[in-house]
Amino acid sequence: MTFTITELRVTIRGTEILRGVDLDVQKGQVHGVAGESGSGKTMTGLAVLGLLPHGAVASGRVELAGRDLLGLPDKDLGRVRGNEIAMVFQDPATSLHPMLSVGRQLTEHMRSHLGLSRAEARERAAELLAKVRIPGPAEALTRYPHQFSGGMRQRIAIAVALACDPQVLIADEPTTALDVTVQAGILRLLRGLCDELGLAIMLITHDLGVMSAIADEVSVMRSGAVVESGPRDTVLRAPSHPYTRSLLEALP
Ligand SMILES: Nc1ncnc2c1ncn2[C@@H]1O[C@H](COP(=O)(O)OP(=O)(O)OP(=O)(O)O)[C@@H](O)[C@H]1O
Repeated sequence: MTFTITELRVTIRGTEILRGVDLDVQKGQVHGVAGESGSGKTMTGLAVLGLLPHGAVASGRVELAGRDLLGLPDKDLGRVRGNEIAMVFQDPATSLHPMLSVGRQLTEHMRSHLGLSRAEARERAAELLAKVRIPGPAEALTRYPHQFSGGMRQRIAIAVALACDPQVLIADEPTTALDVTVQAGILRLLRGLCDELGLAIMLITHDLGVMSAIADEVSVMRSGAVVESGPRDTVLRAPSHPYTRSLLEALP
């Protein structure tokens, strides 16, 4: 399975935000997308999911398992989103509802998408929490997001994203809001899930340190396009584009 973005263009009210993005994410690999603020990393992720801001127009191809997602009717895209492609955001509050128990958030998703009974969904929810290393998973199901630390909340958001067994996970700055001590654990978790489940992970981050820790492939974006792409060590150790070099030189 390959997840391929070809010539993705996005225009918002006459301004071209993405100017032909090309990206290939392989199963079992973490593909890091780097680039300074405003380069279009987040817009690329949102375009894939059909979650662009009002008034945005997208063209190009976003291909998963032989289908072009950009061409799908809203109803079918809704099914792809959550089922085949899931997203994790910088702030877990974006994906978690504050008023619903962790168990409810995990199981509702699964019950509607996978058609499981209440008991089956509950069992799978506890398994998912164990997979993302939440201590005491059965008890954790009865608790609410605010009862967990930021790092644990991000783990729960990852569990929610994985609930329907997606093939592709888009993680947009998943560790940026977390303490440095907690970041490494989340990155290790994502890497482990990628290997264990054969996920294709698109990891959006402005942090080249994060990139070098877990990415297999790296693409560097600038002003709405990918300027350089390749295996991590090649891009980070022997960059061919001057912009990548300047990003690396800017590292403390
Ligand atoms: N709702 C919107 N309407 C118009 N332009 C927008 C809108 N949202 C974002 N943009 C523009 O789209 C461009 C790309 O933004 P995007 O958020 O994808 O960048 P990014 O690389 O993810 O940066 P950051 O790391 O700051 O999130 C920016 O120039 C931004 O100003």
